[in-house]
Amino acid sequence: MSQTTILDTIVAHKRQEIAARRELVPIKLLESSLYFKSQPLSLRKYLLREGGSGLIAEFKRKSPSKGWINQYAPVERTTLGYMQAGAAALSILTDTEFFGGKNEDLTTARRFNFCPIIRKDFVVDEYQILEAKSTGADAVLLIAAVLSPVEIDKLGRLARSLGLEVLLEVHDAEELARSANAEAVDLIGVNNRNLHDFSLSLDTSMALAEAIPSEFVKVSESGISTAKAISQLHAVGYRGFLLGEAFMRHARPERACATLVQEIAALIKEPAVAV
Ligand SMILES: O=P(O)(O)OC[C@@H](O)[C@@H](O)c1c[nH]c2ccccc12
Repeated sequence: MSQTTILDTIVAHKRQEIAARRELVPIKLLESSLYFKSQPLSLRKYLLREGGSGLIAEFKRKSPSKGWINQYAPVERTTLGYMQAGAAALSILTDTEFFGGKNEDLTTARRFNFCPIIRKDFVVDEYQILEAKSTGADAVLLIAAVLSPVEIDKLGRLARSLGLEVLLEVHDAEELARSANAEAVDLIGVNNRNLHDFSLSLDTSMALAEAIPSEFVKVSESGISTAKAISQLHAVGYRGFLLGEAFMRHARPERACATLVQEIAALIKEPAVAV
């Protein structure tokens, strides 16, 4: 099981990046950001909202598995369009080297949107949690495959102390069993992408659904593109659906999002609640 994955390469690069960034932007400066004092929105609540789509729409320009997906879509129009289309939340890739993102993408999305925003990066250091807060994020991703339970506990608690929610990503039952820590984690995301060969299978989410303790909101990540898949995942308990490529591969990603939201509404009919 000690085969090297793309994650190892990314994390090695990330550690160097953080060392350099720390020199340029000291923690004191991060803490002086206006966003440091603002009250984050709850990703959990937005995903569980009655009648909501549960869609987490991702802004992702490229990826190690696909190369460039969309080099030209602007952050403003795309993220605002995602929200107007009925997405429940946004995920913004901030890694530059492997995903073509940047922190400014998140800050831009923040300025244009009132919704929970996940800072999607490879968090291995407390500095990155402070950075997420300083750029206006509401939630951070932690990846069980690259963090020990002790690290998850430490990073998750720090995030929570700043009001951020924590989405913990797992790939299998073993990662889930060792990492599901309710003191440090709010939501559990099952990644359908196999990190060894990049293959995608929704069976990963289907197989793990029952093993996820009920206090966590369940999120299914990657390889989702149809309303049918979402309704199947919904039926086994998932309430968040993270989609990137299915939207970003279109010249107008927000339009693809709007189409899917309509298809989901037609398929998943929850009892209407008077408001
Ligand atoms: O583009 P997709 O297959 O819809 O996947 C989105 C998202 O799940 C994927 O980008 C992702 C899941 N976990 C990550 C961790 C880091 C970077 C990216 C990811």
